[in-house]
Amino acid sequence: MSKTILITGVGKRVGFYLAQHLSQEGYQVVGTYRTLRPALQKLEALGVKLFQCDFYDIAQTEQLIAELKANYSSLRGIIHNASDWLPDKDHECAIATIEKMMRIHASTPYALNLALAPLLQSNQLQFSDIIHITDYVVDKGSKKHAAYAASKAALQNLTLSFAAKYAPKIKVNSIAPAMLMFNPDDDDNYKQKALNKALIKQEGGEVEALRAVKYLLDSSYTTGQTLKIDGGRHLV
Ligand SMILES: NC(=O)C1=CN([C@@H]2O[C@H](COP(=O)(O)OP(=O)(O)OC[C@H]3O[C@@H](n4cnc5c(N)ncnc54)[C@H](OP(=O)(O)O)[C@@H]3O)[C@@H](O)[C@H]2O)C=CC1
Ligand SMILES: Nc1nc2c(c(=O)[nH]1)N=C([C@H](O)[C@@H](O)CO)CN2
Repeated sequence: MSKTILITGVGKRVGFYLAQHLSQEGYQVVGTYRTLRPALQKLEALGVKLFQCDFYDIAQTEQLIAELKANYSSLRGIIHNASDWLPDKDHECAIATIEKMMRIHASTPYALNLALAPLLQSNQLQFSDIIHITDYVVDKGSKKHAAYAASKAALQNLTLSFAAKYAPKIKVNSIAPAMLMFNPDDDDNYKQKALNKALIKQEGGEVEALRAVKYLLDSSYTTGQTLKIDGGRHLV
């Protein structure tokens, strides 16, 4: 009975928090990282198995898939967390920007889901899960991160397709956060403006993502859905 969960982008922040807490709760976590950081040793100490992979490099992604299929016979779940929040740049870089956004947020989840579906199907439990972490901007777009928003919308649409394709064994859902965590270089003015965009004027924090993940893993009836953890931003 496999409790092995693959999480992409465990090197910091939400992905790190999910890997840490799900492993402490008894899951065998397999994590991908791009940048090696000392903090990753804490995950290894918890038993997290780490694979280095830059998803912008197709060969590395294909190598990751081969290693996962060689080392694991079944999976309990896949959480697609890895993400790059690239702003729109000037037109010289436009094609490169949207291609990178589509690669990390749509092509990689698409390829991993198709390649690893047999491992999710062979899990002895009643259900396996695929969780796509998208974004509130899927419903609204973004003036400054249009390529990012479009790629997250593509990931949201993959939730619908894969939920139908893999039912009933594999549940496929999205988690769409709004203001989860600020970045270290966000100044007070930016933070106040961002918080004022929601009814609940605070960061959700990594814990909100973990709560949503645990709901989806525990559910026996939710698939093809989006859990919106946005502080009521859609009503402002
Ligand atoms: N923070 C927030 O307020 C919000 C977050 N979200 C979503 O929640 C998820 C987690 O957010 P957060 O923790 O803030 O994200 P971060 O941007 O802080 O971290 C993203 C992770 O993805 C990894 N990553 C980025 N590019 C690549 C790549 N090319 N190949 C492999 N790994 C890569 C990063 O690796 P590296 O170690 O190299 O940096 C990092 O570990 C993301 O999907 C994000 O889009 C949605 C809405 C709001
Ligand atoms: N990969 C990331 N995606 C997003 C981030 C981030 O830091 N990394 N941050 C946001 C913002 O918090 C936004 O929701 C509010 O300004 C969005 N996506």
